[in-house]
Amino acid sequence: MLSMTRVTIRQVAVWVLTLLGRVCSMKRCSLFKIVTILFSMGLTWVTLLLINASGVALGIRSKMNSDLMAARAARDVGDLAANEQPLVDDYLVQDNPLGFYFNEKLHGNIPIGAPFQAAPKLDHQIPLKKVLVFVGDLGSPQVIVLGQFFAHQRIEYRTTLVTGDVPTLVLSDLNVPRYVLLVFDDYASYLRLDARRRSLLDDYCKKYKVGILALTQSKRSSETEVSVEFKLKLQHGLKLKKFKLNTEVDFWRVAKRDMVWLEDLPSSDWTIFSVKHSTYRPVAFSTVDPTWRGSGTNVSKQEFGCVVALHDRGLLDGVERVILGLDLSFWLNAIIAMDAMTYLTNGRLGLPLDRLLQIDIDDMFVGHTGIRTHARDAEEMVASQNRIRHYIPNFSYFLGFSGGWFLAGTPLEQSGDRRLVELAEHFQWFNHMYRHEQPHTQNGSIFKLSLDNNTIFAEKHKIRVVKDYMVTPHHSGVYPALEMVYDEWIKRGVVCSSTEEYPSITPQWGRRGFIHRGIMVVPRQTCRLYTKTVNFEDYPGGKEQLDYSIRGGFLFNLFLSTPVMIFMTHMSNYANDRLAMYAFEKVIEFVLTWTNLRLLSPPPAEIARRYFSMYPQEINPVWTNPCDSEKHREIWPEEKSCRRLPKLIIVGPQKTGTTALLRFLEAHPSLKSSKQDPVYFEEIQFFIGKNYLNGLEWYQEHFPEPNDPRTILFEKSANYFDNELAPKRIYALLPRAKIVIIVSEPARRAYSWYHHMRSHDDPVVMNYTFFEVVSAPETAPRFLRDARNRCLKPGMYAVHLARWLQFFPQQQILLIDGDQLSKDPITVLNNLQIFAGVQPFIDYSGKLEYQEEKGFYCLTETGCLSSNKGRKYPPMDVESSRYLDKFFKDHNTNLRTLLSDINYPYPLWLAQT
Ligand SMILES: Nc1ncnc2c1ncn2[C@@H]1O[C@H](COP(=O)(O)OS(=O)(=O)O)[C@@H](OP(=O)(O)O)[C@H]1O
Repeated sequence: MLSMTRVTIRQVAVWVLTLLGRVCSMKRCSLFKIVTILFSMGLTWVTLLLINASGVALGIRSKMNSDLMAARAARDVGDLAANEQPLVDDYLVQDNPLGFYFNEKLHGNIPIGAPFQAAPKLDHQIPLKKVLVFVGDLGSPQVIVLGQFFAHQRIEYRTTLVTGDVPTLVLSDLNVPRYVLLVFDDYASYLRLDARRRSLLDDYCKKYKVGILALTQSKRSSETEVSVEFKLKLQHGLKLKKFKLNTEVDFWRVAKRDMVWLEDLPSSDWTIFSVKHSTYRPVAFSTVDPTWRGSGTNVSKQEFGCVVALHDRGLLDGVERVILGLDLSFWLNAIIAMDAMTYLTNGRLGLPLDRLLQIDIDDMFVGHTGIRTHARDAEEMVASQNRIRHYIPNFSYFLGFSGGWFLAGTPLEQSGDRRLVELAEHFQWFNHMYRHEQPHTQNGSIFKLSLDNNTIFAEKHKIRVVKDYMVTPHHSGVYPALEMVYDEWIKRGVVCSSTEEYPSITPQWGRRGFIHRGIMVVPRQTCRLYTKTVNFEDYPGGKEQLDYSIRGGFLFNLFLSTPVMIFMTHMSNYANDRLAMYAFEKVIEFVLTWTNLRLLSPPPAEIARRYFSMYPQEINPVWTNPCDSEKHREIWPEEKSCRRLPKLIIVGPQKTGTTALLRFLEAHPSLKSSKQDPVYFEEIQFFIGKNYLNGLEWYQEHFPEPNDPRTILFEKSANYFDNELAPKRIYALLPRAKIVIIVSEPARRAYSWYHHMRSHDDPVVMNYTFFEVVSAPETAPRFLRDARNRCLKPGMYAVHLARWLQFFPQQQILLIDGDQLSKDPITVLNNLQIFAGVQPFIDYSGKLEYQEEKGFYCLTETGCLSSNKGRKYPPMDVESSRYLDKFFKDHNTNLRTLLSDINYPYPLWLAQT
């Protein structure tokens, strides 16, 4: 058993030591705490055995993307920080990549392609991206289309200006390529690259077997472009009809290779290619529209005589390229692009062919008299389902019912309700709320009663309800997550749900899933049919637009690019003109006619499990602020407000005077710190580790309700500073928070940490001298290297500060000189008040006085900090001091560079080193 688990006794011993050490280093180490830790480790150990033995962790460790691991390894200095997370947390704390989809930030409304905030220059802070997209203009609609295309498929990408510097392509230390594909939004811009940049890119492509996918844009002054070097002619600005694929091309996967599209093609901006070399082979053909009087009509009109997509096999220069004669707005091009991407990356993007489909019909029986289903509609739903089963054998509509509205409509609609219930066994049913109540307007017992009533209704009408899937009206309580909903769902055996609200409803392509307290929440899609969209004329643009959506437009593209689709529709969409039945039947037929995609309809829990095994990086939620979104505020309980959230966070690092700063700020009448936590004392440590998984309500409960508009809530958790996830998570929840960082001379900080650990009898530092800890080589035992890392890593200030600057604008970050905080706290506190806009301003000279005996400033009213802050210990030995001077030299230089770059004054100790 033990060998199966891959966890050795030695690892466990190290782990025990590490955990004890870590907790002691966090806060006071009490006997009670040690007992608690040993007990919880016992539990964790059992969990670990289970996880390892059964593969419950969705095979996540084994699936963990090797690129990501390599990137992580590369961005840490040697082994430093390699052991940041306890083993069992491995899969829980993986970086959530939402930021990548939202253009480096977590904000859904920043358009893709918009330049992200001036990023610091430190290479190892930039996460691995998979596709590098060269664009002419970051704000062009073309870039949006490309961005959506990648975002839907969870392909990490980075956009960069084709005219700018070529970004770093290879992770320096490990020789790991960052990108598996280069994309150009306009092939002409690639042809026009200067020799230096072109050879840089071509060399990269050749060395790492990376291909190029290029689109074309025809809105240019010259209609014909000739590349002598590539023996290639491009003719732009054409209108085409008909489209067919080259059956001889061997990379067709999504596309049906023998497809022939006989209709007109949209756009008059097509490009066609003429080639004079065997290195090329056509990918798709078309015919120039003879009626076209536009710019390029002097080309052959011959049936399928024009090449509209080209594969350059790289015989000339070793670089493989696929070039499309337009952008991705034409759905056939999008299919070709998908197949080309798989081909050009040797499948490294891992795009699946399966599409998992569930169609929910929310609000069965709910209100809306006049637009509800009649008996004939109910029968037609069964017929529609049967027609879909022809393509997807297990398919059923999923009906979310609110029994409290049964028979609420007109007599005809009442007969519809009765017929639905008679036909109940044909469908799948899931619990909504009895009277369609929104949980955020209820208390726990009413919420429970509503679910009970719905269950009683179902039993009475012999409706079999799936137990493991539930959705609430308006997604209330699912996201933003209300613990009351999760509490009740867990009790009832719900294991999955779906929402369109995470992290926000728009953009649709940005919706993601998360797991909260074991409940898997999968993103939902809308097919643009809502409660009031009941007749064709209600659809924006009418039936013509709906048909366009099905035949290659919005709806088709969703199927093309979204491997897991849970659609939201409503009862009224199946009555009246029965738009939903029409739309789904047609789109399914269209998809299966033109693609090799496989449509499947497994049960909801299976869909959810497959979703998270496909996207394990989404397992952990990234909590956002309900009050930052109008939609979320509507489904967030009034009394919870968002006032109980901090506006100021002291993020550390440890041993720089964070406690002194906390205590001094608490002496201000307008500044209220978080409440004491029984485990973490004055630190909540929410944004790192497991506390984060307790959810937003848990965090809010740690703050007092502010009673004065001038009150500023704040918290300090000194371990945030050097944690990789903290800046992103804090930014997601508190994008306007003021961040306070204290930097003191890093060797002094390290020495203070060592003595702090000794005072807590940490078993590692008790057995090793300071020098032995800081200079532990890579060959040293793991526990010693861990101690070394925890001692030194927070002092690599530039690395961490750069990460904070990736998220927070500089004006929101205050850097305090730790030495100044010790020697002249009054000035520091006065400055901090101005920085945080504290009202009223209080001159701290009346609140603090220097205590000779302590050797530090203390509060006049309550006295000095406890004896474990400002300890007396012998001066650092010369050997360690020399060693650390050398060790931190480059880090301090990096800090100087970073601070100069952002025009920030150096702390005195830095200026003097
Ligand atoms: N006014 C005042 N009183 C006491 N101590 C002061 C004060 N100002 C700064 N310091 C320095 O704070 C160091 C402890 O840092 P932290 O509070 O950040 O430590 S911890 O991370 O919370 O454990 C502590 O480190 P040691 O001297 O090693 O104990 C002090 O140097």
